[in-house]
Amino acid sequence: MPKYPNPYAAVNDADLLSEAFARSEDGRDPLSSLRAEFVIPTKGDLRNKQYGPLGNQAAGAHSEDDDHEESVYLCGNSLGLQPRRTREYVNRYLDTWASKGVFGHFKPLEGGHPPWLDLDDALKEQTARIVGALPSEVVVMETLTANLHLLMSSFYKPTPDRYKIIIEGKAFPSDHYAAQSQLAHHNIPSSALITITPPSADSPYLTTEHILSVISQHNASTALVLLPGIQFYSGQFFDIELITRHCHSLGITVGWDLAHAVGNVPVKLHDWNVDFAAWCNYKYMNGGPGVIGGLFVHDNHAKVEQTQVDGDAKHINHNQLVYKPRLSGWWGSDKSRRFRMENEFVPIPGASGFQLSNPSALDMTSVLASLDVFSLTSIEALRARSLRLTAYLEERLLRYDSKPPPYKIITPANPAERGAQLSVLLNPGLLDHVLNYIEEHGVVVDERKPDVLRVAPAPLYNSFWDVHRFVVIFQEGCRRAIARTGSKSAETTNGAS
Ligand SMILES: Cc1ncc(COP(=O)(O)O)c(C=O)c1O
Ligand SMILES: Nc1ccccc1C(=O)C[C@H](N)C(=O)O
Repeated sequence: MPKYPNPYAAVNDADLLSEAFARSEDGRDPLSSLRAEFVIPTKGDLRNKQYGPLGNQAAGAHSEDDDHEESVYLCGNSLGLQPRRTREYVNRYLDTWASKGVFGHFKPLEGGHPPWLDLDDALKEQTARIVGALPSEVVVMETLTANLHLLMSSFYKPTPDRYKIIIEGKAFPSDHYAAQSQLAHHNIPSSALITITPPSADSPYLTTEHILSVISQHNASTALVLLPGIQFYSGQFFDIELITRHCHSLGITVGWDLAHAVGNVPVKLHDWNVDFAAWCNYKYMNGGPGVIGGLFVHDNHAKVEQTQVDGDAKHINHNQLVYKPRLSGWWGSDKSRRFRMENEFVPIPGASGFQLSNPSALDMTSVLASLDVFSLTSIEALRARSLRLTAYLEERLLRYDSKPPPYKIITPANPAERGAQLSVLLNPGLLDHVLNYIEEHGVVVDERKPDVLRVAPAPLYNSFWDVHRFVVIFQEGCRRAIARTGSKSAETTNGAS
């Protein structure tokens, strides 16, 4: 009996491997209709000779029908696809700018969209639902790495006793650089950056026990733990609640990078008492490349301010508020006084007070479009679909026509420890051949050299049919790659999964 039974394990090969099976799974899931909310590039779009990313293919190499077929886009963990309504919303924004100019900041817009000045408030409720927060605890602002720095400027307060930052050894480089440069910014030696590395060199998996033990080991000297909700390379979903609780029990502040978690898995940042978190809106959130990101600050950190305000409302000097110190800008200051030019910073209570600049209304509009798609369902319903889609992908990958397969899945087998993404480690020497083949056949996934493909069926727009087509093309790519490289080792090295 496998430790984590896959719901598709009992289905026989004849059914499971058929296109009809995938189509029927799509047919019985009401959320399948959300795919129509997105623009799915066709294979022909991707092969376009002049501009297509796969434009090196010989002319006429594929039939017209094949060119017109939707591509197999399983790369929402890097860049989510475009919601159809984004173009409509952005066009409306352009029209407003063209016809109203500066009045667009203040006047309600056609289609019920708020004036640009209020777009930040308009995005709070939907964002809060997605990350399990109160609206006051979230704000859409800046970009991920910039937000991590802004948050660390408030939450990383090294003292002679507590000064270390703990991250994971394979942290996304930007997070590593951010933590490293925070140390340098405070004149603290780089040896104070503690990295949690997997106990075994063969696997990127970090057990929760191991994470907790490294934190405990450094507890007296650690000021901050900064971890990803979902690890970008392995796809591992960490136990945010337990790790946060552990850090707090040791007096350590903890922040989470939710780049790969937001819009992918349900999180409960408020209930789990997370101190702070930041994310981008361009992966599973589908806001567009490099679009404005978001952050969370727990309301616990605003309580001090409330007490002071309530305590002596008449004699408040807002500059003196015992409030999280932060690097400030005018957009974080009280809206009603923003245009008085008084040079008195009065932080908006909660996360909004961390804003710096006038945010791009174009970006906010794009995020609004994507949030409106999320509002057609719930993150819990999406998760239920995602669990099925990823389980189906896993079961299909495990069924290869010879045993063992020339690849293994390095993402945890436990569904509770992963989101949509499965990372597939190919036997040495196969990756380039396989990638060439699958790209030629209209598959978009992400490669991490030297040997990993990351495959992410996004529950909002990917279908069982996508997964079916991916596996058929991928496994054929593997067979051809093995035939071409003729490498015996390629057939056996990684096959022990
Ligand atoms: C985990 C993680 N952190 C940080 C980044 C960098 O984000 P940005 O370039 O938006 O700052 C990314 C993605 O690019 C990421 O996946
Ligand atoms: N922003 C990008 C721009 C170009 C190429 C990739 C990205 C990514 O976001 C990579 C992502 N963080 C990842 O884990 O794949």
